Amino acid sequence: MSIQLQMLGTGNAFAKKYYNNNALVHADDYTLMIDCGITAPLALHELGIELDTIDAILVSHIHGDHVGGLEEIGFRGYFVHQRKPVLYIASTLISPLWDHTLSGGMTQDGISSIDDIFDVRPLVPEQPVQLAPGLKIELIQTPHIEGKYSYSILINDTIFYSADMKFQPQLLEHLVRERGVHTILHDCQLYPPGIVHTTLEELLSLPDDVRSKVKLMHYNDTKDDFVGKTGEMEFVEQHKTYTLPQ
Ligand SMILES: O=c1ccn([C@@H]2O[C@H](COP(=O)(O)O)[C@@H](O)[C@H]2O)c(=O)[nH]1
Ligand SMILES: [Zn+2]
Ligand SMILES: [Zn+2]
Repeated sequence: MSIQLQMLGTGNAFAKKYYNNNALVHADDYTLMIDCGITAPLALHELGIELDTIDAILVSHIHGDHVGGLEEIGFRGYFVHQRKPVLYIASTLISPLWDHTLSGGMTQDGISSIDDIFDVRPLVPEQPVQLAPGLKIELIQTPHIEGKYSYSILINDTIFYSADMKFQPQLLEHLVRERGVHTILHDCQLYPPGIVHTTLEELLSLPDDVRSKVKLMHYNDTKDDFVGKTGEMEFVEQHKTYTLPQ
């Protein structure tokens, strides 16, 4: 069986040519949305994807390009579909998401907690969860912003989908060599310094057996200037669907 990956967007937080780096993962007839940034509702609309075809949303961390679309999705569930969207989220992120991001816009009569809007399914890092017969996910905590939680995602033990993260070569080597990961979808800041992200230069420094597994996402608007300068690492293109082996 295979996994279909469709990027709703591949841009970084400032990109204007590209939607936010959010994705749909299809496993048989189950669809998981990874991250729901500010541009996610528009990207879904332009692709003709109805909200009720998405079975669950999973968020990696609390930045606008990853959670900024949840208010609209939540209100549409509440007022239009009368259905709470299923939200998979690390337990450490639940309070920050509601208290620091969503509650300001969403608190009103009948809505006083995240559970009034979403069907929240807390996740614990390194504890895999089978979301559907063909889809297992595992959160891996990865460093992004000092003092804030952020989680990359291991899909079916073989596909690593990075959250925004600082360069972690030892983790990537471990995933490929010890855990059998065959595809790494990695955020990529094209210009140094990375500071809170991984740069292209850093990814190019990976050993061959790891670098050959990497595909690049979460890039800025000058991506086309870098085509041909990324070794064998290809840019993932938004809206295209990629078929990945299990
Ligand atoms: O030039 C910059 C611009 C932004 N940042 C940091 O990036 C994040 C926001 O972007 P995400 O893609 O959502 O992570 C924020 O923490 C900014 O401080 C930067 O480091 N350099
Ligand atoms: Zn981001
Ligand atoms: Zn971020």
